[in-house]
Amino acid sequence: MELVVYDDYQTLSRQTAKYIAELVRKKPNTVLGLATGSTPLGLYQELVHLYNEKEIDFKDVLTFNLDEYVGLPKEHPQSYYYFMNQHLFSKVNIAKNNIHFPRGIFTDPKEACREYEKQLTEVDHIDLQILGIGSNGHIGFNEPAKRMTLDTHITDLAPRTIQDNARFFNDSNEVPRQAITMGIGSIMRAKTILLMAHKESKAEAIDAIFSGVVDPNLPASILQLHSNVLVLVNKEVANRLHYRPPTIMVNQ
Ligand SMILES: N[C@@H]1[C@@H](O)[C@H](O)[C@@H](COP(=O)(O)O)O[C@@H]1O
Repeated sequence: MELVVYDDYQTLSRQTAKYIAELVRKKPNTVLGLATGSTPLGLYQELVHLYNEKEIDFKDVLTFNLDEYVGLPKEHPQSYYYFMNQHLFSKVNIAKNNIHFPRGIFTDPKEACREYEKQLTEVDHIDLQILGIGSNGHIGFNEPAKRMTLDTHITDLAPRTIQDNARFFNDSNEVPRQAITMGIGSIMRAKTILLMAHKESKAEAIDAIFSGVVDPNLPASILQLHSNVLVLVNKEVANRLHYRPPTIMVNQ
């Protein structure tokens, strides 16, 4: 596991987009695991830019998103599907059938989880998983808990997550209390994982990834057991880390 330190957020986003474009050039039917939140916004902008420059073709790319709020339909402006459509899917030539998303609206929660899990197992593995990180160490919506859950599941959002995500809603009472999320198993089966963070508030959670301790109370700490993880940060985050893992510095 390595830490990659970029001069700034824009460089981080741009280089990551170039990395993805290169991957898709080599394997047009790349399976991408995608994240939402403010962290990957720059990456999606850069991918759209590369698409407009004909540097990446999404025609055969498959995508699996990490998570969705329970109770929000695709058309809801705060749903993760809406976010992805707004920032990436509607702006590139990705085929609708190649987009995979856990359902936020369902009558049978078990069935909704089974359905997504089945879609995930139909592809061999995710080639490249993009991750952000919650300030409490969550990945996707795998929240701190007594034990980690491997499969797609419904989760109660942690109070800190509700508080962190309240900024996207008019009021914290509007933040859904539950989400459906890809489990730790699918994330860990990804061939390569890129975890991105550019806010100083994430430094504590990032430290947990390099601590040598795997703790279900800090779900991202499981990434230490994966053989191909790059943690991509800007200088501000890097300067706040206590652990000094193998580090690559990338200048503009
Ligand atoms: N479920 C998502 C995560 O996948 C994301 O990584 C995290 C960080 O969000 P942000 O990038 O806005 O800090 O927020 C949400 O809770």
